Amino acid sequence: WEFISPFRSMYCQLSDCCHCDYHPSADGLELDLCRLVYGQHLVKETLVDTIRDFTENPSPRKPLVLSFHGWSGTGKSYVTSLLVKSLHRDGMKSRYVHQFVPTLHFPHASHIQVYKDDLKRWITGNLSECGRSVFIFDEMDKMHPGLIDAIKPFLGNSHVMFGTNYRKAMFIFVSNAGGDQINQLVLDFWKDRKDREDIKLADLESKLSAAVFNSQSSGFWNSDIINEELVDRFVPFLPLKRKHVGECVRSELLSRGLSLGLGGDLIEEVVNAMSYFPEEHKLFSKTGCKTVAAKLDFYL
Ligand SMILES: Nc1ncnc2c1ncn2[C@@H]1O[C@H](COP(=O)(O)OP(=O)(O)OP(=O)(O)O)[C@@H](O)[C@H]1O
Repeated sequence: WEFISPFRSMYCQLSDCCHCDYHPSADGLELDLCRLVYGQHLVKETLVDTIRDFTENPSPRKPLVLSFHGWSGTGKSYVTSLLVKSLHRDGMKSRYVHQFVPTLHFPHASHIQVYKDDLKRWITGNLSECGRSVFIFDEMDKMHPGLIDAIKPFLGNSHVMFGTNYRKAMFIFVSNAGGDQINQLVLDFWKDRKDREDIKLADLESKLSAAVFNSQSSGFWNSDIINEELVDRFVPFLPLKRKHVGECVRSELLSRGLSLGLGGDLIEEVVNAMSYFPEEHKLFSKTGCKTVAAKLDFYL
């Protein structure tokens, strides 16, 4: 592609091949995360450098494996879509981005062997079409334990399995697992009057890995993927406070083309209408920013 790059844009107007769809931009991701995502300093710090290093490496040692953790509505799916958009032109709609939802794609525990075979075949097929494929495994806490280990051979640095192609792929696991540990740490920081921005990834990484490995309701329960340290980054999403919810309301108003001049009281009303925990301090939104749009509909 280096040699024919002058012809690339012309060619890509006529084609939607993998090379044309793939246009990584760590700078674009950084900008999006700074502008659009609230209260998640660890996500920004971790993802931008990781994505930059991975996409700029012409020959990665292994595929990039990310695991997103946190309470509901804190931005895991949202950040996934921003990340994917920074890699593939068509974002989540790209034919090189594949999302698996256990309750939809793997509903029956008794069919686990069939699912394992299908999954391996599906991933092999897609990697041979596009080495830069992205595979997203949503709701990992609802996945039958054992199933995910079927994809273990794709996540390591074996050089024999699929030539070089598969080492440029990306795998993203998303779950609520570890949310309690994350929330407890943020609460402890608050009680100690420490800034939540001072929380470091190292404070949480091993807690998250242990939480998913030890929980019987996690798709990673006793998984070799965790045991053999095939996950490159555990990415914690912190619980959102009232001010973050306010920012979500403000951005929702803007996205609907509504004037913020009218919005001061309205923002306050929506923020107050959300539920907060823990009961005695009411610090964090129970649903993050997830229900902001629906609440706003009610007040408009
Ligand atoms: N940290 C955030 N910054 C800005 N907007 C956010 C944030 N978190 C959530 N939102 C908003 O709330 C919506 C719902 O969030 P999202 O679906 O990403 O949550 P989630 O963490 O994936 O939740 P769940 O675990 O329930 O699937 C997003 O589309 C976005 O509009």
